[in-house]
Amino acid sequence: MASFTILPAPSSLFANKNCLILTPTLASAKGFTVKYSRVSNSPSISLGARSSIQLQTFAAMQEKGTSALNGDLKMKIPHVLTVAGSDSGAGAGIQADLKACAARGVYCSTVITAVTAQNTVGVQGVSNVPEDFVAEQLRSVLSDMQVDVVKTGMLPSVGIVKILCKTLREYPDQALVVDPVMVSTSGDVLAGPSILSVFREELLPMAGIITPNLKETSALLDGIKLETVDDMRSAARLLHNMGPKHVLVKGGDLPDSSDAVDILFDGDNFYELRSPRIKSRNTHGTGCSLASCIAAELAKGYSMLSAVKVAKRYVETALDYSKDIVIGGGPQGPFDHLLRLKSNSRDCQRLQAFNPNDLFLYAVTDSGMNKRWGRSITDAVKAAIEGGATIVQLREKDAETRDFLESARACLKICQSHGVPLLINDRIDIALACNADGVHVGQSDMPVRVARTLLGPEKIIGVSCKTPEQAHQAWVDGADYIGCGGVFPTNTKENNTTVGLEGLKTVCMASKLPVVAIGGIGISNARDVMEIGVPNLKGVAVVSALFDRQCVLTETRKLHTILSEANVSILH
Ligand SMILES: Cc1ncc(COP(=O)(O)OP(=O)(O)O)c(N)n1
Ligand SMILES: Cc1nc(C(=O)O)sc1CCOP(=O)(O)O
Ligand SMILES: [Mg+2]
Repeated sequence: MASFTILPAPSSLFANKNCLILTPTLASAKGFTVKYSRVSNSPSISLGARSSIQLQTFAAMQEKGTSALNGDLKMKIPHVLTVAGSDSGAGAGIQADLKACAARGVYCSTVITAVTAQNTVGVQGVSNVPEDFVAEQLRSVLSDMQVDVVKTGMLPSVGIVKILCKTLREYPDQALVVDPVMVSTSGDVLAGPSILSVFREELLPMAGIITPNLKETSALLDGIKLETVDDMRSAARLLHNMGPKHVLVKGGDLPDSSDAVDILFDGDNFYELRSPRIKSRNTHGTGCSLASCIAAELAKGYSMLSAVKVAKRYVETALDYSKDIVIGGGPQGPFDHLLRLKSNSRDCQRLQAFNPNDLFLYAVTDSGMNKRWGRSITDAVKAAIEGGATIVQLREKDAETRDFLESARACLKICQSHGVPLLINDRIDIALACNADGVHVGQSDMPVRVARTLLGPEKIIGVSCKTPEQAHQAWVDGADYIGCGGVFPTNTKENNTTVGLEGLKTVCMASKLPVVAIGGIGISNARDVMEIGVPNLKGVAVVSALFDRQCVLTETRKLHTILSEANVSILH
């Protein structure tokens, strides 16, 4: 089976000679196997028995690579079609979908099912679009434009749902995201109970994912009570039995929970996605925006789990950013989708959300040490990766900005070619300039919240924590992991207080985020660190044990072996 890589990730290409259009989503809908390669950061497509025209086109793409962009192969941007109602207040519905897709760098076409007169007080009126005209809009878009994902919102009548399902059967190539909208945030009914049976029988079985909130989940399951996370899991399983490939039950309204808990179920596994509950009046349109963002990420080629994680992070960040805006006088305000995030297409290149297991062997560079041993930073990073480092942080305290940026760019290339994330210590500007995978900040560096707003939802942010309180704040502020130390005394960082193995354990147990231990760790004590036996301690971060040595490769290999053995003994 041949394997081809689409360049440049995550865009897709098409050959206009024979109009074969390929995106990762479309390719998988057409029966190709799309592999998400950590190595190239690009989706690759395995071809089974396919027609020679298609094979030739893929071969042409492969041969021509990026240079083909200026020739007969053109860029196609990912495309979501939203089928939903218009909200005159523009917080939800079609308007939210357009903004969410724009914020995520995805084209969005629209089929309007109803026009609502709506503001921050509530819904004053609804006028359904005639069914025939919904059908006409659907045909116009689907017959001409290359849609990757169809996302549905307000479907106000049984007839409109039937027309949608019939049309989707005629154009079966897109993934389908169903947000089963029934009641607005203000409590107004947007689709009555008569819709339920056609949802269950026709629409849900076609969906790649459905995203009901608790009320919608209960309505779809004949009024079932949902009071706990376990109830949400059972409900997700029941909804999955109706046919959608994935179910995301959103627990934003769950009573007695300080976190917003969503349950994703894929038929085999449950994923509990938790984030701090953001207190804000401006939450109107959250559901529409989340579903649109999932659709947008799927259209770019993300896996379902990554799409859902990034979408949840995007909505959280936008809600947090918009807490203080005032639009309208009613109780439910809209939020700002186009928050000042840098969300151009360069930022959408990572096809995997942060993987905590990447913290396993965390190599932190030090320019002084590399100079002392007469090696360049790129050689140091290459050797560490070859020896088994699973994530790299550039901690170049004395480097000039221009030199740092140049080395960061070179190291990023090396890391990307090995599928290893690259983080920058302290310098958000350098991380932005080279489009690194993320940053690590300390308690007196740029606050995590500000870094998150600057970097966007998909970048990795780590923060140093010595206490349970700092660990809690890191979680509230939207960090991805914490670095806890100094575990042991170190010469690498001056005046660093040590927390010891007990302090590390206390912080790990208090932390909702994964933890990497740091400070004075090397081959003599790494095993002791990992054997504190706390599941969210994912690895060790080391500087001198790798870089203040003659051979970085040998030392990294030795540490990798010790960590792997410790991991095995912990698992048993
Ligand atoms: C993984 C990891 N953990 C902790 C630190 C320390 O960061 P900080 O406290 O900001 O100190 P400096 O490294 O900036 O001196 C880290 N770099 N990495
Ligand atoms: C960069 C850093 N941060 C620490 C913290 O306690 O947060 S300790 C530390 C230095 C780690 O270097 P080595 O592996 O050579 O001891
Ligand atoms: Mg720092």
